[in-house]
Amino acid sequence: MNKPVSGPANGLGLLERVFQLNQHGTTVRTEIVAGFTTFLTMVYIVFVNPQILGVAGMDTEAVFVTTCLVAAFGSIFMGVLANLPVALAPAMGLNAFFAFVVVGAMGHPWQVAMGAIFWGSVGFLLLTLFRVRYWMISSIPISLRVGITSGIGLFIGMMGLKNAGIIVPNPDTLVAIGNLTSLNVALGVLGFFIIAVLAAKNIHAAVLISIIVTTSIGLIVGDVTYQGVFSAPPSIASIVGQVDVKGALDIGLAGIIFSFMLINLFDSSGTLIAVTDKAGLADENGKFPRMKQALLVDSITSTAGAYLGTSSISTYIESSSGVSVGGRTGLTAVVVGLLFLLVIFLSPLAKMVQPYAVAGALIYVGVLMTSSLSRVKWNDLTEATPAFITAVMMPFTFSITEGIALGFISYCVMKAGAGRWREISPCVLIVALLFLIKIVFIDH
Ligand SMILES: Nc1ncnc2[nH]cnc12
Repeated sequence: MNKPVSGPANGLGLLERVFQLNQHGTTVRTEIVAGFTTFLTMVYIVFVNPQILGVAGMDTEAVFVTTCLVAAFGSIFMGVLANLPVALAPAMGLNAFFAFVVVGAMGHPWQVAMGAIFWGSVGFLLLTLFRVRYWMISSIPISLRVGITSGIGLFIGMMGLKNAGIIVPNPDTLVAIGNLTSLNVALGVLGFFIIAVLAAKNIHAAVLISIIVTTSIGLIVGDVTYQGVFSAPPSIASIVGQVDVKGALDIGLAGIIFSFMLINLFDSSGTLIAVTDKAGLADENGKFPRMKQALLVDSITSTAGAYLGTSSISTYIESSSGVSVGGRTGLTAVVVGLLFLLVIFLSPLAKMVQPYAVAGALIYVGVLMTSSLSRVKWNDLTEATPAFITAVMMPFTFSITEGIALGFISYCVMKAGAGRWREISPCVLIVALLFLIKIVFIDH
């Protein structure tokens, strides 16, 4: 009979059984290094998210804690249930949509806007449970999918430019260039270029380094007050369970709920396919092992996140940095999750981060998301026109929902007008008609 293995070897045996490290050609050490790498690439979100949700009137200290908690919970859940090296956290783009548009521009209380996220996440969960999610993704054309991602990128970029004061309102021209020599603007510009240059040199912690540098300069010039490093986690009572589920069940919010659902669907699915592909786990159709579990983790975490008081959760494209250093299993995601739990004790650091330090990250995420426009068939106007309209109408109307609506409608107009109506899938036609009804009968 085999002798039981003792001490640490037993622990290694457990890790091997849960994550099948050998079968994936990886080791505990490689997975830990990969976990640290992904964590360093995405930890900026704990500093950026409170700033963005703070604009919606939420308690930034509480948002800091819930951001850490959902990132930890989602990543560990993904690692254990789906055994994939993919981490989760509140999505950039959806957080900006929530704070700047639904609360800021449309004037809904943040609790109601959180209710819209809740219903969007429930819809996302139902699409996953009833297996409609894969069908929807495959029936929506690439021009619209890419148009949505790029439009959100342009929208986030515009928020970054505005928050840093790089662009300012102008009554004659709508927008104009700001005062580039003021300290805040200069720090915003510096922050962006630190990220872009470091990322171009493949330095994973580029965003974190930029936030540290700009905040340190703020401290030196007396613009930021030192708050300490460690503290007990602040209370989250002011935001947990505050979601107004009933208040969001309003026909006027239907387009917003649908937008949250659709964006979350594309965002998470696109990221999962990209990261598993990079890890060599996906086939040529983008299918990867334990896809159902991964999609479930993703949608359950989003729903739980709304209850906890944070904007929609998504799988993070930054997970590909851990994959690039060898992460292949869920152990990588578990390491990321455990590190997010430790960050909860660093809340004083988050308090020192200024909007100009965050602006660079916003503009940089804009660059990354907008780059997907290269996948549009620009020489086919029935594809290029809806992609362009979807993308540019988001910043120009200050509404991600209008961008999606006008994109779907213009796709049908272009295909039908060019006599290629057979290319319009039932899914696109239904969504376009629903948006048309919304524009004609609900909005006015
Ligand atoms: N919306 C998003 N989707 C994928 N990865 C992200 N990283 C930050 N925001 C993201």
